[in-house]
Amino acid sequence: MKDLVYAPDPPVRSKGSKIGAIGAGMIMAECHLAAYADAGFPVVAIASRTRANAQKVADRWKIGRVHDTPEALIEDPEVEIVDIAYPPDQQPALIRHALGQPHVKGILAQKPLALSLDEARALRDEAAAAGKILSVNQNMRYDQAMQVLKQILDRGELGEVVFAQIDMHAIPHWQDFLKEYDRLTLSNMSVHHLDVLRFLLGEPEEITTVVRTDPRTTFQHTDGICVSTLRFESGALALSTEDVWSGPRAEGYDDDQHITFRIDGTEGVAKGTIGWPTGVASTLTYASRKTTGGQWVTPGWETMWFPHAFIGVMEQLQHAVETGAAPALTVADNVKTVELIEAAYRSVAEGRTVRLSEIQTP
Ligand SMILES: NC(=O)C1=CN([C@@H]2O[C@H](COP(=O)(O)OP(=O)(O)OC[C@H]3O[C@@H](n4cnc5c(N)ncnc54)[C@H](OP(=O)(O)O)[C@@H]3O)[C@@H](O)[C@H]2O)C=CC1
Ligand SMILES: O=C1CO[C@H](CO)[C@@H](O)[C@@H]1O
Repeated sequence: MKDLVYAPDPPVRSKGSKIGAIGAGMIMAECHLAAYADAGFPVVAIASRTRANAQKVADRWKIGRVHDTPEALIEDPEVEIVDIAYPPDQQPALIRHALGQPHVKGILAQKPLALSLDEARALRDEAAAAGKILSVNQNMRYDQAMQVLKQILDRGELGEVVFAQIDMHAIPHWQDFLKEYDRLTLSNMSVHHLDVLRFLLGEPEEITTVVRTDPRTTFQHTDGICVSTLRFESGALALSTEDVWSGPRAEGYDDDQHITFRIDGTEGVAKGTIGWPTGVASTLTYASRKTTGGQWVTPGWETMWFPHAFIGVMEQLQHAVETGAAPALTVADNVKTVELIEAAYRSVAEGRTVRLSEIQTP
């Protein structure tokens, strides 16, 4: 068996740029700020819609300044990185406001970058014109199992990838603002899986998506449960399933929420779990004829998708701001994920397979 090195969490190379946090909801309070405290990233200010919520989160994470509005925070001359965790319909205006501030060097937007592909493309182009770094918090790429899987694939340990599968049966916390949108699961949850499939397998050529409404989700929606099949330029096929329930959610019902993945290659197989939403570490086990003698090997770690993956996401932006190099998560790359989501919705609307070239050349 070869001597193999796995790096589930990237090293923190840069942590000097001052962060202004927009949002005081679940993901900012429980994940972004927990990760930044852990890594030592400086957060100098926070703002939310409701000042009292921002104040509570500031007290909890010892953030020195609370602004009345997100716009006032963006105008704070000490803020070098604007970190947004706000409703996605409001995000483009906040990004544009940040692009106009000379003191802002980098912006971390949340997924989904925008509610439409045209808006996502416009933001990409406006960031380039402003000469600012715009990065998108597509943090499943920094899940520890996904990082190690990518290293295994890049080393060719599984040979040529033939088939990949992500299978979700778990209940996201559907934020109130989503109830007003006409897009639900593909745009807000499948986006993680479709983006990470691009990270692992390269560019897809086509996607076929079917959805159904879910009687267990009580607000009006179209894409409740989603099943997408993808064919990649490499020839690999992939299947992404988002069942956003896991049996009844009821007192005394012992649910089995999980997300699993599996990648089959010509020289081996890797499989595992994303340790969410149960709050445990993700797992990966694999066997390779090239490197493990065909035996199953299980690299281990204790860090988790939530919150530790948020360190890697902020670190790649801190490093880009400090060095002037492109971030790992570029907005231009993210627009390709938004294109994939758009192709999935077109596939649903027209009941057919959609080639990505149709979306890329309007
Ligand atoms: N990458 C990832 O893994 C994850 C990303 N996200 C993304 O982060 C963003 C925030 O999500 P999350 O923290 O879970 O959401 P929450 O509902 O918990 O928080 C929403 C935040 O937005 C503010 N807000 C402003 N206007 C509105 C409005 N009209 N309705 C509701 N809230 C409003 C709230 O202000 P206040 O409450 O102070 O009034 C609060 O600060 C979303 O874009 C979501 O997609 C979320 C979870 C995971
Ligand atoms: O991106 C996401 C991933 O997980 C969350 C956890 O509750 C979701 O609700 C969310 O929007």
